[in-house]
Amino acid sequence: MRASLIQIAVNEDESVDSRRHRVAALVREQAGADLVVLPELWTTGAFAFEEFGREAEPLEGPTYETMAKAASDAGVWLHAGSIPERDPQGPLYNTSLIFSPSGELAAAYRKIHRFGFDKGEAVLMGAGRDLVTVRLPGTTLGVATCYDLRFPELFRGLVAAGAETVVIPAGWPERRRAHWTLLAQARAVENQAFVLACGTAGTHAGVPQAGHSIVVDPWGEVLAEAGADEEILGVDFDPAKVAATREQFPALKDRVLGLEPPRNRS
Ligand SMILES: NC(=O)CCC(=O)C(=O)O
Repeated sequence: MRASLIQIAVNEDESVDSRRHRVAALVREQAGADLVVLPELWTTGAFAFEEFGREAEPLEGPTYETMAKAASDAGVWLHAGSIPERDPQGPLYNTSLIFSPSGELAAAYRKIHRFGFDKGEAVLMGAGRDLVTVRLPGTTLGVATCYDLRFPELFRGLVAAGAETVVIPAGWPERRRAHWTLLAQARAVENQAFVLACGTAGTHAGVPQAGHSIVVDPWGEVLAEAGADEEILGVDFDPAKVAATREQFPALKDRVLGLEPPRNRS
């Protein structure tokens, strides 16, 4: 299977509309890949909190339209990263869009863990509640977004739902790049799954982005890693390696669920 991770530079000197069209052209250039992945909130930047409300779109808004067409023009599965989604009945959500090669929406995922503690995304956006998997020929994708990477139980839920390849669009800052790489490898090893993690480059809202999109195999080996700048990271991987790894080293079968809480003896 061939994947292209498009590590977009999100800088303030480019308008959202021109970035949208530039990225669509990059997606079209990936014809021949099976799967193309874009980062989190690449229209605004994940830290451009003031832009969320201004640039929020309905689910089937301009990014949806442009990316659906780009996916069908290229004939690829497209994880189009996430958009600030305006739900007419509710709050904003950080919503990922996944399109089939015919340009149909295969799934939408509203980010479950919002970043920022008591500010930014955590207060400006609502939290998703639903795990999302998508069946592709050859592998089942599990979907997570950026800060979700820090919550292993979400990934265990995806594995229980059949995920073999986890796709993680992100807008991860340079300041915590070491966590990004470490956590991507940890999620791959503990879940014996491929991890395709696509970040942004550039600087927006004064936050330099880490870049360093990364693809890790189910044994924890890094198959490909980008640098800090805008880059298209191409990788070939064999989805059959997930079943082989899980069979040869069946640690997932030894999970013990529903443990008792500690009992105080005092
Ligand atoms: N956009 C994000 O979710 C940022 C996450 C982050 O910076 C971190 O977990 O560290």
